[in-house]
Amino acid sequence: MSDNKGVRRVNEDLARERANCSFDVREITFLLDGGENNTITRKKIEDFTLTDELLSDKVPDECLSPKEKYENAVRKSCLFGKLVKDKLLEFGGLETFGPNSFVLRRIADAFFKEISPLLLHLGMFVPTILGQCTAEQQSEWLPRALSMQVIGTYAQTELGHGTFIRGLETTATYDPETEEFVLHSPTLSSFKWWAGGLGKTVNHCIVVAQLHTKGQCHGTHPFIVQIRDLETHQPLPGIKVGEIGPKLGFNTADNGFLGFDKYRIPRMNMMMKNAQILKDGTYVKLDRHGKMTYGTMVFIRVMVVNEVAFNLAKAATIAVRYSAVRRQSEKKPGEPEPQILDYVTQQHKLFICIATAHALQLTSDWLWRTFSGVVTDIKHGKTDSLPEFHALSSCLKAISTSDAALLIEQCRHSCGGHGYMMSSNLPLIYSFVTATRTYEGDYTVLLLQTARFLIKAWEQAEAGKPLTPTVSYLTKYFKDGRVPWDSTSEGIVNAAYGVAAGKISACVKSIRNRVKTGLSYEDAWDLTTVQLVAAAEAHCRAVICDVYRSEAVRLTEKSSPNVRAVMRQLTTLYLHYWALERIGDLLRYSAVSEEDVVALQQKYEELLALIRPDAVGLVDAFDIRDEILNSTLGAYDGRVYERLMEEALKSPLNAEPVNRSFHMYLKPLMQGKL
Ligand SMILES: CCCCCCCC/C=C\CCCCCCCCCCCC(=O)SCCNC(=O)CCNC(=O)[C@H](O)C(C)(C)COP(=O)(O)OP(=O)(O)OC[C@H]1O[C@@H](n2cnc3c(N)ncnc32)[C@H](O)[C@@H]1OP(=O)(O)O
Ligand SMILES: Cc1cc2nc3c(=O)[nH]c(=O)nc-3n(C[C@H](O)[C@H](O)[C@H](O)COP(=O)(O)OP(=O)(O)OC[C@H]3O[C@@H](n4cnc5c(N)ncnc54)[C@H](O)[C@@H]3O)c2cc1C
Repeated sequence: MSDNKGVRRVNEDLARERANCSFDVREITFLLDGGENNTITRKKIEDFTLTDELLSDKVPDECLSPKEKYENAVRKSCLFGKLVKDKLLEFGGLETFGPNSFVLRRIADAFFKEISPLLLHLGMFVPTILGQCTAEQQSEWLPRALSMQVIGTYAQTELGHGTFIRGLETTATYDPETEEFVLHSPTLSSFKWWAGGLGKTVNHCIVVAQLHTKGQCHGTHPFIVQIRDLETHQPLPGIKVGEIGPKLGFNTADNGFLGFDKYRIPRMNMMMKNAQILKDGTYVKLDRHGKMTYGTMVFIRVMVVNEVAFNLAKAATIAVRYSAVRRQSEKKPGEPEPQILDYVTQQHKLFICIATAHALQLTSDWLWRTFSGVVTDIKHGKTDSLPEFHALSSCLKAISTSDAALLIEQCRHSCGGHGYMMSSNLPLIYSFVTATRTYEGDYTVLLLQTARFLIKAWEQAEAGKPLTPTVSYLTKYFKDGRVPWDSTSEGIVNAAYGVAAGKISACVKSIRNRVKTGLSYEDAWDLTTVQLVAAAEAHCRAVICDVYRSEAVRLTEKSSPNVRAVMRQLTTLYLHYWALERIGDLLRYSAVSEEDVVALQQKYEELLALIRPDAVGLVDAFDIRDEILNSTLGAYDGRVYERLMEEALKSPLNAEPVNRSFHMYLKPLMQGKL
């Protein structure tokens, strides 16, 4: 596949797809990056970071032992860390961690096929210092953390409790005599478990523990704790720390366990922005809302929506490019084998992945802007927007991670056997994303948090009180009766809100009926939780449909007609896909008729055909470099079979023609001598 100048040519099918694309790919890239200037900056950063020859591994990571994998990940993390420190700060100092942090996150994928042991340091340790420390504490810890002298993680979850934070058992008891906290792990189940980087990498961590002072427990609070010697890296006396062992993914993250035996830390190591302990042990609560110490979790939930959107874009890029290169079977006897992308079922599997990647990215951008508003409010002492934002970020985190994981797995299915190869990168993308459904708040648990808010909002609507923006639709759909059906995009979004309102109303009725039978409110709630999760899902789906539709219209106002057309096709496809997926709900809560359902299906299939010629252009527009995709199936040039063979030949088993196990076991077995 090289021409006579040694330049590798692009696979002919992919080249033809690109030539036939109806729009200028760069235009959509600019939209997704938030403007041409952002694309230029991103590309500049990518250009000077991704040329490093240290990026390429002679032996694929997945062929290394767990220890070698970890060591390689530390090596690359240090290179990456140095790069960030030395070069990227030139792009705007600390700002690099603001506007360009998504770029940092993107290029990190070229360094780590799995995950960096330092992810939690930059992803949670630093943000928690920013969010939970006083200005004085920040000036002490932040420079040391950003210069990587102090390397940290976030240790909240314990063996016995992850979800129920109030049930954590680690204690931090204040001793006014020495002005220290005594950290202790009273039981096996109180051992910290899971924190990324804790096993072998970090020297500090944020520990969430029950604060005791003057004989009283004041609930969970965060503390900065040094756990290893800065010179020798040995665990300090009173610290028991180690790695938790192999997992489905995250295998280079050295997730760890940690226990304390009456371990002492200075008073000022309590993160004191939201609560303080005075020298004499007096507890001073500064958090009027009560849940401000959960702030880092809320921040990460916001970040995760973007994280999974990007990972879904990677999987879709791999699967769509591969589907344009791969030919299989025949549609009519004797005809040449078609590209598998020409099978309508393949389009059904894949185009929803492209549309969902757009939907989640636009929703994530919107969520980020909303979050920035909430942060500004909090800075001015206003916390009224927190309950709504907690409900919103909880459900968006739950639904985006769940949708992305399912669709990434669908991308793997769509690549047949080769999708199962580690070198396709689809298994690693999946194992990374499926964890997001659990960490930072389990799917069901977070949807139930949203449901709590929705039920309260319903009660407020009943009482004629004003509602906050994301639930204001409840006023409109408050009266019983089916939502009128209208098959336009706006009509489908309205129907989605109607379904959510109908489900919330049904939950309220169920709970009330159960209470009438003599059950406590808690028991009635518990018995209704299956419906409550479904109601929160419906609410979240309506929000995503609404935001995606309106943001896509807004963003493409000045676009060329062809870009506007294809973006419109994708949003319409997304809305039709979900209308058809939830057709039972629409039949129950809206006035949709059987003929309307037939029309929805027909329109959906027409959209698949319309999008087909632009599919490769659409994934090219994600503009994800080969170094970041890390995939034999998804590279820009489409040299799928060559890359699969090149990677197979790197397997250590191929380094010698005969493996010693032949002489040790097979031969004796064959000769009856075993
Ligand atoms: C070197 C190279 C690296 C390269 C990187 C480059 C750049 C990096 C930058 C960014 C990358 C980001 C990517 C991120 C990846 C990070 C990986 C993370 C790994 C995972 C980490 C973790 O998992 S940490 C542990 C997380 N744990 C959880 O999430 C636990 C979940 N549980 C809870 O949140 C809570 O327990 C609960 C909400 C479920 C219940 O809490 P609680 O019992 O206290 O409350 P109640 O149910 O009684 O409710 C009372 C009341 O409070 C309200 N409320 C609850 N939570 C909040 C909140 N957070 N905010 C506001 N309000 C809240 C609740 O609604 C109730 O209100 P009512 O009015 O009473 O109804
Ligand atoms: C890859 C990975 C990395 C992680 N990294 C970190 C880290 O760096 N730091 C850290 O502190 N933690 C970390 N965690 C831990 C993570 O935050 C928790 O695992 C997560 O919050 C879920 O809690 P749990 O494990 O206690 O699950 P559980 O709460 O035990 O959940 C088990 C099941 O019970 C259900 N359930 C629980 N409570 C309820 C309820 N009230 N109502 C209905 N159903 C319920 C859940 O839905 C789930 O089906 C990590 C986890 C993973 C997988």
